[in-house]
Amino acid sequence: MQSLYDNHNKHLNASSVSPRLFRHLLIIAMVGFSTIWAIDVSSGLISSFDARAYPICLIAFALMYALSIITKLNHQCLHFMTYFIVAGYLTSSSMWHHAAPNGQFSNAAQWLGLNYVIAYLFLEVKKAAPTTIIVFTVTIIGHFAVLIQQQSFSDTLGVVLNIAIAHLIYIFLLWTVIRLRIKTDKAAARADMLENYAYVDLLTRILNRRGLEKVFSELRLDTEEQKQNYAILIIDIDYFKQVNDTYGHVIGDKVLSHIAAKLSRVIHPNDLLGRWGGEEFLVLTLNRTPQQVMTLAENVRAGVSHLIIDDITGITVSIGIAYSNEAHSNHDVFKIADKRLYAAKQAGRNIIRAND
Ligand SMILES: Nc1nc2c(ncn2[C@@H]2O[C@H](COP(=O)(O)OP(=O)(O)OP(=O)(O)O)[C@@H](O)[C@H]2O)c(=O)[nH]1
Repeated sequence: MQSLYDNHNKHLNASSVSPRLFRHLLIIAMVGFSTIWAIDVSSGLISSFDARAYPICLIAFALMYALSIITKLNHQCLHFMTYFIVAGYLTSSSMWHHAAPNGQFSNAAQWLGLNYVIAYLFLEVKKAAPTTIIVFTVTIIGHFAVLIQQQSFSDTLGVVLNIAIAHLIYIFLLWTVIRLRIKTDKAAARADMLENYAYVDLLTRILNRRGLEKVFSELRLDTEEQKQNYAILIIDIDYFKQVNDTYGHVIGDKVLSHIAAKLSRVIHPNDLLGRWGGEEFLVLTLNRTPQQVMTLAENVRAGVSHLIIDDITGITVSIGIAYSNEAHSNHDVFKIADKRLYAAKQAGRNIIRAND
């Protein structure tokens, strides 16, 4: 159960951009850059910087797209490279347009906020935070270095402070949104974990009765359209009260968990195992012939009888088996298996019963 929770925590740090979404975003970026390029060219206002930068960016995006399809390259690495292209273009474009020989007015700076939004969208939170700080520092120092060559110190400071304040607000707001998302994700992970606890028997670490019933209903064993071929095995430890009375409850618990572990090893990975109650376990096995079911039951019976738990030997189980074709509902199949278990007990225990 712990690993389940850890898994959720790992996801909190991961970027939520799937490879498919990543490729969609790349297409949007390519369409966006091409459109702006076409507009700039047709209006005759394209700067020498953009005339070189647009095709370079487009080729880089196309390369990222191809890499994301053909290589097994870590997607975080692709996200980072793509972010580097976008942030590199936006920051250098804004600085170039602020330089003296390049004209009086530019709206390149208005796009700079995207650097922070994209960082939090593409990168893991742990990487996005330092990345935004680096981008912020480069932006401020870069613009200061460019502006100071043509403006007075106080004018430069005014512009740079303006950019810095706007960008800090961007970063703060995004960080707040991310913190809220982490909080919500953690609450959801916790709720999931608690729900899973509710379906697992903490002593034996297998499904409890509630968990079994949940899986039964999810498998929709009884529905007409997909009537399943299955068998139910009810496995009950013989004279378990004596184990408790002789060795105490703690050892009794140990016997229960060892038997559960043995059952887990004997059954097929596709079989369903759970603790139905007290000293009773249940196995649901799908699409097996009666012969295979009997072999499974015999493996369980023999396997348990060979167990040695804290020097205790001779522990046995009785097993009642019923098949899906013997009744109309899962409930009735269960009742038949229970009746056969009772018969096995009456017949002396350490016995398997699969018919009346
Ligand atoms: N240690 C321990 N004992 C349990 C637990 N749940 C049920 N039991 C014990 O299981 C025993 C079941 O006893 P009975 O129903 O008389 O069955 P039995 O002694 O196994 O006899 P048969 O089933 O007829 O062979 C009782 O002593 C319960 O206290 C548990 O979680 N831990």
